[in-house]
Amino acid sequence: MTEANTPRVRWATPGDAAAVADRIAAELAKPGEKRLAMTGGSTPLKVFALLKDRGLDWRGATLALTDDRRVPDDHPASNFGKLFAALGDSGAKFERLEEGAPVAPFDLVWLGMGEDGHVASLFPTMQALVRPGATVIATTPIPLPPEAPFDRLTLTARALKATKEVILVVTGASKKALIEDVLAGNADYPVSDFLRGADGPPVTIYWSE
Ligand SMILES: O=C1O[C@H](COP(=O)(O)O)[C@@H](O)[C@H](O)[C@H]1O
Repeated sequence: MTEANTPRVRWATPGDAAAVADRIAAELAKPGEKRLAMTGGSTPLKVFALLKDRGLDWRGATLALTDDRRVPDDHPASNFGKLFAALGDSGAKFERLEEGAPVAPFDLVWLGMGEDGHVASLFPTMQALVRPGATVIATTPIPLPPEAPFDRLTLTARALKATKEVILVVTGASKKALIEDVLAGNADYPVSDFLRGADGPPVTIYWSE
């Protein structure tokens, strides 16, 4: 596996769903209130199921989403719907995405990544829309991804980087290759913003097949 090119980026070993659940459980075990940004998409579903089964104490946690599709909560593409279905009765507090709302710093930001290198709903064609402030913005991916052709709400890169740590959770050979290309400086995608350079929160990459 290619080594990360900055000391603040590392690959977790193992990087499977159980390891991600362990990382979230460790965060919940810390004393006091904590704010977690949770990824959407399909990759987190296995982790959500593991977390639900573990019977953890979520009462000190506020859960926000990194981004969502602008669909009703009961729509199959709703990131909030999936998160709430898994953890709605866990005792966690939920913070809804609201366009223009300021975003307070996080203790942990859990990012996924699309096959096109997008993170949250910051897509390759939308670099100009990555606003400098830590807020929630409305976006429309161009072109619309066929698997999820929806308008979006997303935290800005600034909001996502205002955290003690980022975990980037991906599956599959092509996403791993894309990340390795970014780390080697051979490619540029929205995820690059989180992986390159010495500045920014520490990033742990969880990869599994
Ligand atoms: O649209 C989205 O896609 C990415 C990646 O999703 P996945 O299905 O490939 O896991 C996700 O990180 C983002 O939150 C979501 O809204």
